[in-house]
Amino acid sequence: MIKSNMLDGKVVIVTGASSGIGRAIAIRAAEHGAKAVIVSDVVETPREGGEPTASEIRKLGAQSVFVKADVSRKADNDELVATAEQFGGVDVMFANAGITLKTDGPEVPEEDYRRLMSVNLDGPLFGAQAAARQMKALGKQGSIVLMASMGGISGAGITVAYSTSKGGVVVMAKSLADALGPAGIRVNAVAPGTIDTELLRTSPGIAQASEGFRQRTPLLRLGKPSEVGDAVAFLGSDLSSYVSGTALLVDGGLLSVI
Ligand SMILES: NC(=O)C1=CN([C@@H]2O[C@H](COP(=O)(O)OP(=O)(O)OC[C@H]3O[C@@H](n4cnc5c(N)ncnc54)[C@H](OP(=O)(O)O)[C@@H]3O)[C@@H](O)[C@H]2O)C=CC1
Ligand SMILES: C[C@H](O)[C@@H]1OC(=O)[C@H](O)[C@@H]1O
Repeated sequence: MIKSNMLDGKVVIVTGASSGIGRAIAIRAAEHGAKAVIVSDVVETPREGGEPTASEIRKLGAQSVFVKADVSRKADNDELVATAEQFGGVDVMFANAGITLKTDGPEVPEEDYRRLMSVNLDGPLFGAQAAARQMKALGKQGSIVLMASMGGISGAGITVAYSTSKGGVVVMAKSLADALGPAGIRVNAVAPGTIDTELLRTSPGIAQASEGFRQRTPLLRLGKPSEVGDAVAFLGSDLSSYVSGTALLVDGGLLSVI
């Protein structure tokens, strides 16, 4: 079902898009009129079951292909963005992929910490770099949206490594907005609160804390992946043409009250 024409004619790339929020961002992009959505992930099979994301998108009438890419590898991001050339080049890059750690906290082990940083912090940088290079080469005044988290703004003792990575993403968006603005390229972060996905349900500490977060959320409920998808569709669209360098909270009001 088409929801709007916010992304009409746009070529969109989404990382971590086989499952969870990334899957919702990709499907919502098609529902908001995207011409093509490139679905990227380390595996194509959706965790929550159902058809692969690209297949669901093609049913909506948009073009879509799956590209296997591990965002922690710069070369994978470069190859992923190169895929967009067949559709005319990337207009909107959603660097969504991210992980949590079962070992997170003040004593997070070095190896786990470095693995998380390679996905959550290196990944968005490599994706943004590749997308910006192509946008500049094609003269596209595109939009890049980096996945942060409310934890990257408030901090959280249960997620020392995770929140640190997401705080880095928030400042990365501000810095890239400054660097890429003269080329007409906008860069923003999105900072979801507690969104009902496999990651929230299975990350120790976070899962236990989520009910407490929910009770303190003004809207008294967890967010839906599709609600993040709609919010970032706005950041990807021309409706946000003067929005850059910000971190858009999608948290039901939670961070405003804790
Ligand atoms: N859920 C929440 O409450 C919130 C989530 N976020 C952020 O939103 C993003 C998506 O989270 P969510 O949908 O909940 O998480 P999920 O774990 O449900 O989905 C993440 C997706 O990214 C994929 N992925 C993992 N590692 C890589 C990698 N190295 N390269 C490419 N893809 C990878 C996963 O694949 P696989 O399944 O194989 O691991 C999965 O398909 C993350 O960045 C997360 O930090 C931010 C705030 C709130
Ligand atoms: C504590 C975190 O911020 C919380 O856990 C997650 O997975 C989400 O990022 C929430 O924001």
